Amino acid sequence: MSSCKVVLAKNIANGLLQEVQDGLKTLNRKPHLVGFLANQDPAARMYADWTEKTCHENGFQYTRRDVFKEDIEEAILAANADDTIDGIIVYYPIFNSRQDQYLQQIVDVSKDVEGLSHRYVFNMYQNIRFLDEETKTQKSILPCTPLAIVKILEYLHIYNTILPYGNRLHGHTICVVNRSEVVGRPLAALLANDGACVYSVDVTGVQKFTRGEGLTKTRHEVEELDGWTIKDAAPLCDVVITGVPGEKYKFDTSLLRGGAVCINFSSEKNFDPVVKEKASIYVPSIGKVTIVVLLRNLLRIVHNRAAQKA
Ligand SMILES: NC(=O)C1=CN([C@@H]2O[C@H](COP(=O)(O)OP(=O)(O)OC[C@H]3O[C@@H](n4cnc5c(N)ncnc54)[C@H](O)[C@@H]3O)[C@@H](O)[C@H]2O)C=CC1
Ligand SMILES: Nc1nc(=O)c2c([nH]1)NC[C@@H]1CN(c3ccc(C(=O)N[C@@H](CCC(=O)O)C(=O)O)cc3)C=[N+]21
Repeated sequence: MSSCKVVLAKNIANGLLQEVQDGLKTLNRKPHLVGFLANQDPAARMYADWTEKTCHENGFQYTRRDVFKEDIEEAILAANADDTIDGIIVYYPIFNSRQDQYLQQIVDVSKDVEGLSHRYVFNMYQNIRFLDEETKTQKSILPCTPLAIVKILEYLHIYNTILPYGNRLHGHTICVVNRSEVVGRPLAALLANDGACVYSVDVTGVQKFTRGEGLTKTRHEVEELDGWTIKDAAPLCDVVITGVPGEKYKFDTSLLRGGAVCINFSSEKNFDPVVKEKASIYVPSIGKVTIVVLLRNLLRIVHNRAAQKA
């Protein structure tokens, strides 16, 4: 018998959904999200379908627009100019090249629910939390999947609320297996900005993200750990977060510290079921939380845009 507690995303999502529904009540209309699908990726289609379902169940308007690659740029510009649209999500990858980064930058910042615009990305890496740093009424937008993982760590009480906001991961050592620009690297930065010591692992090696001994720095810094592999990093960690694409990869359970918390955000199961014999808590997937965070971001940009107009 293992004593591991398996925590399902659905249960975490429900609490956040309550918060989103309360926020929605303060508006007297349905926010409108538009999703652009311009690829044949089954994961993107599935994500779009779930988003549509969650929107419709919770009083949001969702429209999926299927477009050809060659029309995506004009389609985004038209949505930017359309006052009936509050939020825009573009499913990636489309071109699988720098053209995708170009497309991320043409979505109007005031409609960018995924927080991929340069201003939001800059704020995240620089640990700037508000668009209006003096009055602090407009929160900056954080990318959905990294933020979903933060919300999961809050739910699991890994964030220690005895500590001041911004330092609540102090004392935790977290391994993130994935350093993509959309999830792994922003996640490592966010967790380190909140006080954790983060080992970021990918195929090219291991990097350490921290705010220094005693959290003396106001934002994280990064150190390349030459010669390190996951074998050096994982055993040091009380939380392990995986996001490796492809069904072949399995995290080596023998590297896990007894009682560690395991969270997987990949579409594939990166942990072997035997992980339950060693972990204290296991979250096998997070997609449902990501979608609720997307709706939370949508409410936030609606709020921010109204504040900027006033
Ligand atoms: N649950 C959610 O909300 C979301 C899930 N995903 C899923 O997460 C997964 C990753 O997505 P992306 O970051 O966009 O993929 P990506 O392909 O851009 O990045 C993959 C990362 O994993 C690393 N990696 C690959 N093999 C590795 C190995 N054996 N050991 C260590 N690192 C390795 C790569 O170096 C890279 O840093 C996919 O399965 C995707 O569907 C993506 C976005 C949201
Ligand atoms: N601009 C953009 N943002 C994205 O966030 C984005 C994207 N493009 N393109 C496609 C990928 C894929 N993606 C997933 C979301 C949830 C699960 C996921 O884990 N879903 C299930 C598990 C699988 C299942 O139930 O079959 C769950 O957590 O319950 C996977 C993959 C987001 N993506």
